Amino acid sequence: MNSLGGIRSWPANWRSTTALMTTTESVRKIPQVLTVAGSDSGAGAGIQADLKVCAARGVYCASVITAVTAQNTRGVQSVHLLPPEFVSEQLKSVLSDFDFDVVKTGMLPSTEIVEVLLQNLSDFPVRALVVDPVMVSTSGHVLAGSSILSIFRERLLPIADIITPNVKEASALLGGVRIETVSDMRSAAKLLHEMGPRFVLVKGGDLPDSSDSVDVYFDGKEFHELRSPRVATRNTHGTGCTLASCIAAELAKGSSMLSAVKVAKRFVDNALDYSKDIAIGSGMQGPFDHFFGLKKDPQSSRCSIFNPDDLFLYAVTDSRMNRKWNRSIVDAVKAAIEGGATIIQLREKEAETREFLEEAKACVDICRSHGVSLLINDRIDIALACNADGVHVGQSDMPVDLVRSLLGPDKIIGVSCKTPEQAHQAWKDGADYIGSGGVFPTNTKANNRTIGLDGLKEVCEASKLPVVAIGGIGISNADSVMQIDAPNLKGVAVVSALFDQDCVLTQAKKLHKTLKDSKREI
Ligand SMILES: Cc1ncc(COP(=O)(O)OP(=O)(O)O)c(N)n1
Ligand SMILES: Cc1ncsc1CCOP(=O)(O)O
Ligand SMILES: [Mg+2]
Repeated sequence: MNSLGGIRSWPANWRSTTALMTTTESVRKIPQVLTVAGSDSGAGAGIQADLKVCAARGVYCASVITAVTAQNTRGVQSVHLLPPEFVSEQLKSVLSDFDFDVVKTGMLPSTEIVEVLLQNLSDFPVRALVVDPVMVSTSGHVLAGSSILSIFRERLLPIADIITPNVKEASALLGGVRIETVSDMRSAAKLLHEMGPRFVLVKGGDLPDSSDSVDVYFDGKEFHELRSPRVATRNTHGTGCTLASCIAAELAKGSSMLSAVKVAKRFVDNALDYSKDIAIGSGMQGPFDHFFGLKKDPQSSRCSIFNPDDLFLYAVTDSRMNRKWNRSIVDAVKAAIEGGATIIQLREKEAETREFLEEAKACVDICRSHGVSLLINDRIDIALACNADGVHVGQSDMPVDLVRSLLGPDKIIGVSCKTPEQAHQAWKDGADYIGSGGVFPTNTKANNRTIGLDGLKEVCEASKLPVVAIGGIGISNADSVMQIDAPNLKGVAVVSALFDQDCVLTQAKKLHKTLKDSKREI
């Protein structure tokens, strides 16, 4: 297993051969997923959701249908199982023809259907298997009874690369154990891992009493709690299928498992947020729009791609430090991401344009494959040329409203602010977040006034935008920053604490842990 959590026979930087391969006849192949699941006539979940997710993520998806449901936003009216022999016919048909990177399973409603799936997977081995153990619909309809539990436990889970149960499904697979807290989810993930899957993701969306939606990921050694603010919407039908097929799509493109899971969680959060007000159907559980990424928010003409929680551990590179430690920007960025950086900024003050552009392009590729946004400091031209996710500018750089008009509505723009007035202006000009500091004295930026924790708090209180603190922050004082009691302070941005260090990976991991611990205390 590689340090990023690579799967089965995939090396750390495995990329789908089909994604990159060009034959002598210049035939372009694209990553391919096969979904084996049930049809949802309302098209919010099941096969229909899987097809939409893969299309939205740029991956081809074939479909083998196990059951047809009569279903709408009010619930499931009836279910018709396809004969196992016919499920097998479909499986043979596509598995013998296509070169699938990943198979994803959803509704497997009978033992016989699981049997034919297992037989076909043994006849036609695939690179990875994502198992979403669908048992009950969002509306409460049983889609696979308890009779399938033993074949799931004994034969399907052991060959899965990842399983993605919600708390009810995890409980059923574990014989009815109670799962009511995040700590229970961790214990459940561990027990499920003992059944054989390489990775386990227990989804906590149904957990009561939490303003965050928390999923627990376990790789056999380490736990990761993946948190995101709960989106208040009735349009949640199909979130489980969407998450699992997005994981499958990202794996097919060559992501490591943890990155695929993070991208998928963010995809679901963004889709929910974008679709929170749409009205399709008259029932309690509406579908959401998987193609939000192709559209603009009609009100602000902005696309909802920026997640303020990504400011949690903001890694800002520095060419001088990289030179000092004899590492390339690309290696520095990779290590920071592996250590837990949640957003990257390339701040290369002395780089030549041509060289910087090449390095920025390589960093864009790395960041995309890990689902981490990449911003460029000061240089709008470089950001445009490498198609970065956005830019960070200061008070003496290009004005934010002009940056917005050059970059368009979809890019992330951050702006440095030391005062409440600047924070107000940043919001008016269309920035997405504020970088505020220097909080503490620093040698990294010369002639930079220190505003202290009080100055930071003043900016946070005045700001309608999320804020990231910067300046002299490291493992020893990050906690004091996060404790200032400002809900819109989302994280810390650091340069020397990560990059003026012997091992970027170790420092990033330590700082990430410090931030996580301090968040728990708040
Ligand atoms: C996240 C973040 N916050 C603040 C800054 C500082 O930007 P600026 O004031 O433009 O100074 P330079 O970085 O350009 O020297 C930042 N880069 N990132
Ligand atoms: C770019 C910048 N803007 C305000 S302080 C600062 C430097 C932060 O560097 P460090 O994290 O090494 O103190
Ligand atoms: Mg600047």
